[in-house]
Amino acid sequence: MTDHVLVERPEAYPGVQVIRFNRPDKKNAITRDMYAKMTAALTVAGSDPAIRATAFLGTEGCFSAGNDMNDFLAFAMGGSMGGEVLDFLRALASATKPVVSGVDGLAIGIGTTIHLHCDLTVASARSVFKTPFVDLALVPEAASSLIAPRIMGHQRAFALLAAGEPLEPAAALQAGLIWKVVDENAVEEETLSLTGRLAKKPPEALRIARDLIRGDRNDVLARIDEEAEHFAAQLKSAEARAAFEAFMRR
Ligand SMILES: C/C=C/C(=O)SCCNC(=O)CCNC(=O)[C@H](O)C(C)(C)COP(=O)(O)OP(=O)(O)OC[C@H]1O[C@@H](n2cnc3c(N)ncnc32)[C@H](O)[C@@H]1OP(=O)(O)O
Repeated sequence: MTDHVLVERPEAYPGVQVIRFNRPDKKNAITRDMYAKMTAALTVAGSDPAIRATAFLGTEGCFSAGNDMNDFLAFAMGGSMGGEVLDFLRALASATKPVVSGVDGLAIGIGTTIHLHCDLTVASARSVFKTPFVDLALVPEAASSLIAPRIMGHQRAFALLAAGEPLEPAAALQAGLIWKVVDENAVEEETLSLTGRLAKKPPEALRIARDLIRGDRNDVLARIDEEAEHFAAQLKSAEARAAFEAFMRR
């Protein structure tokens, strides 16, 4: 496993597990190894009573540029995509403890859709949320095609997920994708203190409250699988391969 994802338990925030993207030279693009490490961390969080809440963070100016394009291209060329992405999405959607995220800067593809599974997201004013799925000849993932229209309505979900329109923080706030906009220097502190406050709450009451608010997850898990079938088929398409090659050549 690489250190492109760091899993930390900051002493100053008891009960908090931090999953931090740490591949800034590649805009925190997510590789199969990174997904696997995040899945492992979420699994530990589910079973370790010492972890009461998890926070996702990126690096300065970049949350994540989404899935690694080299992995997409390798799959398009006949390689194996592996189950790491799906395992991660299922683990995230099944998390039983609060998940918080802090965004400063770019949040592309899964770097945006991940927040649909977070309970609270803090973002800096210079953040931008964008999912260029269709431009890459791909389709929405992470059950975003189900959750986004529910929280923001058809038109905003379509603009984000199908038209690939960027969503600025103020619009993301209004759309219900994020909870709070803060100064870029305050993202980390705000995210950790928020997660730390959740970690101090009575865990069973918080679990029940969260379950009630999130509702039944079976439809979310089923939509993750349904999207994944289309996604895998599109990944093999000539139009997707052309889009990945264009990114590599740019
Ligand atoms: C299941 C999940 C699905 C999805 O997540 S779909 C979404 C997939 N992601 C994308 O389509 C984003 C692709 N990246 C970009 O469009 C751009 O990048 C950015 C807008 C994110 C940033 O642009 P700029 O600020 O000009 O930086 P730069 O020079 O393009 O990138 C710096 C280095 O980062 C690498 N990189 C950026 N994104 C990815 C990626 N997604 N996969 C692999 N590498 C990436 C580049 O290649 C380059 O690297 P080098 O310096 O060696 O040339």
